[in-house]
Amino acid sequence: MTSPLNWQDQAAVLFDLDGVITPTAEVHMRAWSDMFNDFLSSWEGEGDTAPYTDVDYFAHVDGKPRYDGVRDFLSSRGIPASEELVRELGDRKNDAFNVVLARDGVAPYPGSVRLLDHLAALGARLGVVSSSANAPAVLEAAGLLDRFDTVVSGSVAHDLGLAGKPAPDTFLHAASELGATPERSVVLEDAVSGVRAGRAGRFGHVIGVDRGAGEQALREAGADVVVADLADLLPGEAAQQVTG
Ligand SMILES: O=P(O)(O)OC[C@H]1O[C@@H](O)[C@H](O)[C@@H](O)[C@@H]1O
Repeated sequence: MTSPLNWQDQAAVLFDLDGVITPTAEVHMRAWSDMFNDFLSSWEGEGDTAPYTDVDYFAHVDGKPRYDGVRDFLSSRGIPASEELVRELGDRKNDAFNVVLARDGVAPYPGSVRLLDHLAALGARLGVVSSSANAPAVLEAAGLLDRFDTVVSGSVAHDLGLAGKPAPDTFLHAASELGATPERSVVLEDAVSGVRAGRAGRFGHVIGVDRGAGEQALREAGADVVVADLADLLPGEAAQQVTG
């Protein structure tokens, strides 16, 4: 069945950040890869120390809060995930991420800015829901912080005690802050964990953005439709139709 996604009918539009609005998922991926491979090459304890690859990222780390990603990856290798080790590795990766952010800045995806412009013209209520504690800094660097009515970052979730993705809690909190029901809100996500969160929260539309996780994986996680770029969701564009 196919039905048009009518942006006017949506009470709130909730965007993941890294990989949806800005190409910073790639910066996260690189920082994780450098840190984990450095760690694995010197680890002498129990567990599988084969090199960390992007397959590990998409399966265990993508879209999750920082320390959850470390914990889930270490567990997948049978490496004892003590809280001390989890913190140490997560902090090392965060330092590497911030060096790149300060050095290179952030240019948002042009197609994402086009969709934000369109939604602003409609007066839509917009939110960012990111597992990253760096979300406000990334939005600021991209010049987009003032485009959103709410930003639920990893730090906000931590302070409020909200469970991270794939739990739906952060998306539900953002919707309620915008006075919107999940049924009349849209979630846009590039990570399997984020799509699962949108589906678990019973959001009206869960849109997958394929930046590497793969269309099939995003659909299996519960995406109604998968696009390659947010400009595909503009009126008149080919992929405007949302399959449900
Ligand atoms: O920047 P932080 O707080 O370490 O958050 C990390 C996570 O932030 C998410 O937004 C990314 O999708 C993840 O892949 C990343 O690992």
